[in-house]
Amino acid sequence: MSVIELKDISYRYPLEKEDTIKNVSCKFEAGKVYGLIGENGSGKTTICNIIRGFIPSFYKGELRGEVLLKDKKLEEYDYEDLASIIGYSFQNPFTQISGVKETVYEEIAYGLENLGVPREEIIKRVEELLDLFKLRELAQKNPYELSGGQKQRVALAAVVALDPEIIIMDEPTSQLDPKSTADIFEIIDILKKQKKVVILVEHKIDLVAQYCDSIIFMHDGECKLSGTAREVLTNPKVLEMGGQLPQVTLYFLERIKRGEKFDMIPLNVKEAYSILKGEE
Ligand SMILES: Nc1ncnc2c1ncn2[C@@H]1O[C@H](COP(=O)(O)OP(=O)(O)OP(=O)(O)O)[C@@H](O)[C@H]1O
Repeated sequence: MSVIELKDISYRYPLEKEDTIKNVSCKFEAGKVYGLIGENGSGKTTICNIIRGFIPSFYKGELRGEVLLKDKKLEEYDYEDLASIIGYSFQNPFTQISGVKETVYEEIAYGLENLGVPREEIIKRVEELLDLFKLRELAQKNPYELSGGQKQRVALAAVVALDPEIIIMDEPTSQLDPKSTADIFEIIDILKKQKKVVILVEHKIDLVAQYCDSIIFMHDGECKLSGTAREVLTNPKVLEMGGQLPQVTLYFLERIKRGEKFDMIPLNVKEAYSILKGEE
């Protein structure tokens, strides 16, 4: 059963003459990681804002179609309930830091305090998250004195702290080095095992191929392709529409174009290696 479903969604920003989102339908199930991909301006963040209810609460404009959250229309939820069900880590972590807390520890605890969670429970949860997000050494630092990448990890930890069923991450690794990026993807894997719905906007396509179960490929406001990672990320149409495919997949598609045949098109180095080993 889908936790959240978009049914024929179209959206036009205020004062715009054309729809930015055009007839998008898709479903999201628990325990799966969804990669929302597509070139700059294709509508990924706008879709996230619709799922989270920021559109039409903050951004007005014209929204058509239906968003169902657990079979109930999104607009029937009150705003606080929605905030506890859907966590959103923004593209820019600077906008996510509360600005009212003086340490990383307090920042992660902030949302839990607002929800009235008992003190012992808050301490337990924050302690776990400091380890999970490798933030222990920064616990007593001011969030504003952190690097962009450190802020990004704190912002995401604060979202995960609230234990939402759906977690939207808009480019959570944009400011992270390769090691911290790998750490975030490990956390995404843990969230998946906890049966969350993870919706990930990400340009690092090799990692998307490795970690996402399903892909939604956006182009010019439309969902042009959707399906399993293998179905979408081995489809050359993605390239024709300005999208990206994993490096190893491109290499094999090139060989197929030259007339070679393979039982499977690989999505990652491990799969490519096993195919190439068979050729020896
Ligand atoms: N507040 C707004 N008012 C009018 N148009 C907007 C607004 N916000 C975004 N847009 C436009 O909507 C389109 C989709 O933007 P969106 O941010 O959803 O794309 P995206 O796929 O997330 O891009 P990126 O990969 O660069 O983050 C773009 O053409 C953008 O200029």
